[in-house]
Amino acid sequence: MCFIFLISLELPRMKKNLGRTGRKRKKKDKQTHVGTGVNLSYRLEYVQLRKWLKLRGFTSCHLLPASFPDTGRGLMTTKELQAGDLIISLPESCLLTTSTVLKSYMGDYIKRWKPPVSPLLALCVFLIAELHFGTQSDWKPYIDSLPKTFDCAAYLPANITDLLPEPLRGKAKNQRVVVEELYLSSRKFFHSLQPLFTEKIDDIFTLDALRWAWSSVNTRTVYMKNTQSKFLSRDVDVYALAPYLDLLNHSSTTQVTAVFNLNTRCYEIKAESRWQRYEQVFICYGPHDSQRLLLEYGFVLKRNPHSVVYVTEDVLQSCMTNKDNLVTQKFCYLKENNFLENLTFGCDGPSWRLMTALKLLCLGPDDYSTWKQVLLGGPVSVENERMSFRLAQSVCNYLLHANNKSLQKIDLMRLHNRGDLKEQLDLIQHLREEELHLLKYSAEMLTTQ
Ligand SMILES: C[S@@+](CC[C@H](N)C(=O)[O-])C[C@H]1O[C@@H](n2cnc3c(N)ncnc32)[C@H](O)[C@@H]1O
Repeated sequence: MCFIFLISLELPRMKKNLGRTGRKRKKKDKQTHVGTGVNLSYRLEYVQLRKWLKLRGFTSCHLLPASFPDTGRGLMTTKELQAGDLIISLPESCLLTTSTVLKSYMGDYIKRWKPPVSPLLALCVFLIAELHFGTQSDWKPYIDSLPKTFDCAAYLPANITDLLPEPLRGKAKNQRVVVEELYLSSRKFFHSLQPLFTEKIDDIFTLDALRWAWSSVNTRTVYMKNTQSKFLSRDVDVYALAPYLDLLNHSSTTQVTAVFNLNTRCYEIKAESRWQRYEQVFICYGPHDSQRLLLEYGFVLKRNPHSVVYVTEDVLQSCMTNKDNLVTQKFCYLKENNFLENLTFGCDGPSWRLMTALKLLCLGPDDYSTWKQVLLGGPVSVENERMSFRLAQSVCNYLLHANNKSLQKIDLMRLHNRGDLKEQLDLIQHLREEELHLLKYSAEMLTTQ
């Protein structure tokens, strides 16, 4: 089925009476915006956000919040952009960094606390406090624009995390633990903030609130090297929450330059390619594969050129049927040489690293002296080549089977679930189907070798 989206370009300050030419242009605009987003800029929350940003010096007006069929909320350009054009320029006064927090009502409390809190925690407590202050908050329009919940790993329930492939499953569990541990280790510090609030601290700084703030920072900040403050821990301080700019979605094929301009004192993003009028403008969060996008941002891209299927040590161990006496040493050797990570099947089949690790695992007991050469890409015997291909096939089949099993479980969970896990199940289904696609391609490749 094909959904056709028409945008309604009713800008908040647009004159009602457009005149004949205006009406004609508007009609033409509507006709040419098929397939793009639904304009959201008339909604009160965005009107207030723009007003608030304007008071802080933000002037650009060609980017509108809109809802897009594939990506959800994002930003749409109302003018054509050429390579070199500024996509957005956000004044420093609109950015929320640790320096904003240290200068705020909370600053003295943070400065007094020993051992110093991390830059990440400083941002989180500020977000939680501003959320709590509601209409009294100076940052209300921004807080209102933040999602209420996230799909990154910290939000995935255990039964959903279990459906993930490794190593993502382990990393997702770890992300939850990181937030829980941060909560437990910060409770005394939270209590030191009590004089700032009339309500009980435990009711404000809850684990859920920290999970929300942590996810806001982790999924939405731009990279900006801040001056290391002596009042904060030595952890890197490279986060800036950038209102409005943080509505830009990710595309793996987009090229932009993003930098804090020391002359204009604005965070600027420049186009490196062309955008047509009314297109969604994207930035690139980095050359991330789907596992990383899901872990850190809570989404999966269709046709992600960076996507791979990871092969873990456990999978290799399970597929080794001809275990020789040296198998334990071989795995140790691979580990010592950093050859047990990033072993993948990608869009062009098994990676060089994977095939090299498999060649080493398939060496005979008399080939001990060649281990180093093999890892350096040296030649192997025809027999070793044949055995490592066969092992690659076994690994590929093993992962195909694991993916199919996980997809069956997803179907079952949909049947027994009233739809409240739909989004998360969709997400994992996308990931698993993408893996299946890469593995099927690899399996075909390996049979034709
Ligand atoms: C910096 S925000 C971008 C704006 C966000 N869509 C919003 O409505 O607030 C990053 C989040 O946007 C979503 N996102 C970014 N790029 C996406 C894409 N290509 N497809 C789907 N969701 C995407 C993910 O939820 C991610 O955590």
